[in-house]
Amino acid sequence: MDIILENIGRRFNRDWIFRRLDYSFKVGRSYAILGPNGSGKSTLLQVIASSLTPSAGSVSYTSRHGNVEPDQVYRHLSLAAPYMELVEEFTLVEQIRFHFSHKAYLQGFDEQALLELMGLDRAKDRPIKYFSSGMKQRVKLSLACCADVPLLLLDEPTTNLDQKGVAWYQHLVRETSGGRLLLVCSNHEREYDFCDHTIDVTHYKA
Ligand SMILES: Nc1ncnc2c1ncn2[C@@H]1O[C@H](COP(=O)(O)OP(=O)(O)OP(=O)(O)O)[C@@H](O)[C@H]1O
Repeated sequence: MDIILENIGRRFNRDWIFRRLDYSFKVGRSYAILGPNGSGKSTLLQVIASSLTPSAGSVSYTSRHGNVEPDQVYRHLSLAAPYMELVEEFTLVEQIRFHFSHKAYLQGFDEQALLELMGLDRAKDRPIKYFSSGMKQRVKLSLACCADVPLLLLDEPTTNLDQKGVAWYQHLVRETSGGRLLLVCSNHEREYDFCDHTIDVTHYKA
């Protein structure tokens, strides 16, 4: 998917979080959205995901099949973020089946492959609410990365992951992100050092 931001801004009440932002995102490339805590990375990601409307400017989306209306963009993306909750009452298998009743698997993946990828095969019948925060993060990232969508959005992807988990994340992204548009919001180089481009939100404050 290609995305064009034209002179966009977003404010909450009277405070502009970012403004006068022009940018073109191209399919097959990866972009890191950078900035310190509270600078507006997640807000920008949500505007790009069309789950927040811009207060100024416009966002346009083009897939292989033509233009995509903002209210349909959710069909074309997957997101892993700290503010995206799993269904705590579901077992892992129920969570996977629920997710992939809305989205197709990326080629080469199915339920069993996903369980193995997560390293959680033995926990498949356990409710998510009993998972550790690192286990939940692996689930979120696997669900997002293994869905066959042209737009992949990752916000603070190594939250709650230990060193082994960070290496696992880097491998996962390398294996799954080819051929689509990938955006990563981050403060940690280990999360985005493979990205082709960086955008610093603090450059769009004035
Ligand atoms: N719904 C909202 N209403 C009012 N202010 C908000 C809302 N959402 C975010 N903000 C404010 O917008 C600013 C940017 O927040 P945002 O979460 O986008 O930053 P961030 O760069 O992703 O931060 P972090 O690195 O801590 O996740 C913050 O000052 C935050 O308080």
